[in-house]
Amino acid sequence: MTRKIALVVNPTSGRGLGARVAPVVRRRFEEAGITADEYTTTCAEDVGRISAAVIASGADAVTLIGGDGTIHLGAQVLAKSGMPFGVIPAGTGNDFARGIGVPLKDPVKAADLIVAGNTRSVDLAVAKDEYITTIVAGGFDSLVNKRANAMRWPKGNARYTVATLAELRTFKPLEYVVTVDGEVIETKAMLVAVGTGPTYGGGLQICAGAEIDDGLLDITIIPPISRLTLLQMFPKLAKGTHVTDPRLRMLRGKSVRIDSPGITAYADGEPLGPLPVDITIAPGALTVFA
Ligand SMILES: Nc1ncnc2c1ncn2[C@@H]1O[C@H](COP(=O)(O)OP(=O)(O)OP(=O)(O)O)[C@@H](O)[C@H]1O
Repeated sequence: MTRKIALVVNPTSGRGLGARVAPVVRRRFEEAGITADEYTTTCAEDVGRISAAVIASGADAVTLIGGDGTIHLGAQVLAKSGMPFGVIPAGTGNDFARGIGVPLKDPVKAADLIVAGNTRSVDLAVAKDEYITTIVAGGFDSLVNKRANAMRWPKGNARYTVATLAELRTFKPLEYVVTVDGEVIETKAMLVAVGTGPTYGGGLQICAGAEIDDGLLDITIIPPISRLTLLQMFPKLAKGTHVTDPRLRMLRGKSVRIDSPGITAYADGEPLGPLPVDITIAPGALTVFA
């Protein structure tokens, strides 16, 4: 029987990459004998609305073309639906796609994973009644995220570098209360990040070693360090070599509360809300082609 896969395209992802990639993916599906119904979103709300309609339509699977923001919106509806879900990376960060091993720069290879049809279940974090597909940031990193989101220039990941340098000028370590499975940690820190996968910000391995299907949240606490040391840590984050720094605290657990006065948490690159935030895990909540 012919497979039917709905293609949900955010044409604005990656400054128009979503729109450019869609015909390539559609062609690849059609070559493989798959019926591909294409839906182009016109606003953020469309992603969930169309995904819900696809589930109700009896399609075999859905494929989202977009970045982490698009995946976040789709996951709210697709989680626990059992509908297999393919990702074609078209954003600037693409950390969810990176975490499940989807090729980031080759949409045909990414489509081939969906054509091959092998699926796996991956965990999602849950916070403030939302599913989170990558990482909750609460601290220096959320301030950088806020600043970067407000900037129009430069493009791509360079925005995060500029925002990091700007934020570093005035940043001071924050007072935290972090609770992991009931154990209370009171500490000063630069940031506390919690997630299911290893990366955010386009490949920064803040939770290096996190496994997306182990049923656990990974927690990283970066203690007070000098501005220079924090700056020096960034290239190491990209490679994951920062984990050798003994000052870092890396923990695992099933439930986490992060609290620090005056800080807004960011999740999947978008504001989640003010701390405190309680984070739990939904094991195997998403079925993905990978
Ligand atoms: N037509 C649209 N359809 C869907 N979302 C849209 C649309 N226009 C704007 N958006 C907004 O675009 C946001 C960004 O999309 P997305 O995250 O996929 O791309 P990106 O920001 O380029 O990539 P990344 O998050 O990986 O850096 C979404 O969270 C959504 O709020």
